[in-house]
Amino acid sequence: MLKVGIAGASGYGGGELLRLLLFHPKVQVVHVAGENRAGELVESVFPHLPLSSRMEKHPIDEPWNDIKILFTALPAGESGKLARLYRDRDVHIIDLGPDFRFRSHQRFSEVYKMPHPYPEGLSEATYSLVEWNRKAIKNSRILACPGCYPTGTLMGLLPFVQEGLLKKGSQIFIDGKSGVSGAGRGLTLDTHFPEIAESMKSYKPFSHRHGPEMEEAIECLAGFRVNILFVPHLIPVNRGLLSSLYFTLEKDWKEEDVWNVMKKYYQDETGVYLTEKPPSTAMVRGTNRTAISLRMEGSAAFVETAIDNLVKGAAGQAIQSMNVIQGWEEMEGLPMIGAFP
Ligand SMILES: NC(=O)C1=CN([C@@H]2O[C@H](COP(=O)(O)OP(=O)(O)OC[C@H]3O[C@@H](n4cnc5c(N)ncnc54)[C@H](OP(=O)(O)O)[C@@H]3O)[C@@H](O)[C@H]2O)C=CC1
Ligand SMILES: CC(=O)N[C@@H](CCC(=O)OP(=O)(O)O)C(=O)O
Repeated sequence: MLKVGIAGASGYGGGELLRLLLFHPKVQVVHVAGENRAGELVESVFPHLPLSSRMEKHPIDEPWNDIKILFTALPAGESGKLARLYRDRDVHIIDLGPDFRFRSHQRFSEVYKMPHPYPEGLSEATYSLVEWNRKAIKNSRILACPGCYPTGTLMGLLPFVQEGLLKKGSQIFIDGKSGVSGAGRGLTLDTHFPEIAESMKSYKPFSHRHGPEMEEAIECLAGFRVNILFVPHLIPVNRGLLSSLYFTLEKDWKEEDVWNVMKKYYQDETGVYLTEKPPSTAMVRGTNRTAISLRMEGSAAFVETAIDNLVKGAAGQAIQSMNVIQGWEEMEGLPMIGAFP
């Protein structure tokens, strides 16, 4: 069994990772750590996880010696500190947070308004959107799982970028809609039940940190510069993320031909569900799948994707990355069929 540890296991991302890893046939979770909740029983931190062990403290000074993979699900700037601690060890770091998603520490600092915690580590890191970056993932020590909004967007957009179909210089409008668990477990007024139930709203239009992340990822993965205009929304569901992408192609296309482009990239991907029906968060809830649909009108494209922000958008993608590193079946231990209603 492969021994792994989870830092940030008391949060939504880390908690989902723990739940999924408990089902993984080849993995043993030997360390589960929190910050303020260190010392508490796991079953009191998570009512759905009946484990009588206690949350540990994060290994800030002394690395855990018995693991081969450290998963980090921490606020920006914290994972880098742990990655630094493990710099001379034969241990992979799989980060659900943003510390290693940009190629340069300057860009990270501009976007996150803080110094990078471990700039030297960036040269060992790979952006871990698995369907698009398997080869590089296999040879990297640090894996940066994409943000949940970038995952939904990139899965829908990259086939068009890669095929060179986008109208040069055109703008790409991304309308992202996230369930409230995307904001983490910390208490805030904006995510308080009476504030969010039966209501929807946008936030940070054109200024959310995932806009630059999407642009840089497209440049890295497909070699093109694009102009993303991203507007996120909070919607009153616990989990789920719907991304609606609007953009213009270089010429008019028949819808059938564009479907063929999608199939070229995705028909052999077990994690991608190409659907003529509009994707919904219910289609993918609890699974590591990405549902994708499209509509064309002349040169105008409307592409829509749905993911579970905590699975394909976070913990599931981290496990998929681990499976690639280990040379295991890519979806080993990952749920592909969800619960409904
Ligand atoms: N939620 C989501 O859908 C997604 C989240 N992510 C990213 O994953 C990471 C974790 O997010 P999420 O699980 O939602 O967040 P949560 O707020 O739910 O959990 C944060 C975790 O980090 C710990 N923590 C908080 N502050 C510190 C600190 N100063 N030092 C060390 N540990 C700390 C918390 O411990 P304790 O509670 O014990 O204090 C908790 O375990 C973030 O970077 C987030 O952006 C990425 C994709 C999707
Ligand atoms: C609904 C909601 O608040 N979502 C979060 C994004 C979650 C995520 O993926 O953020 P990271 O890039 O930090 O990993 C937000 O908008 O800040």
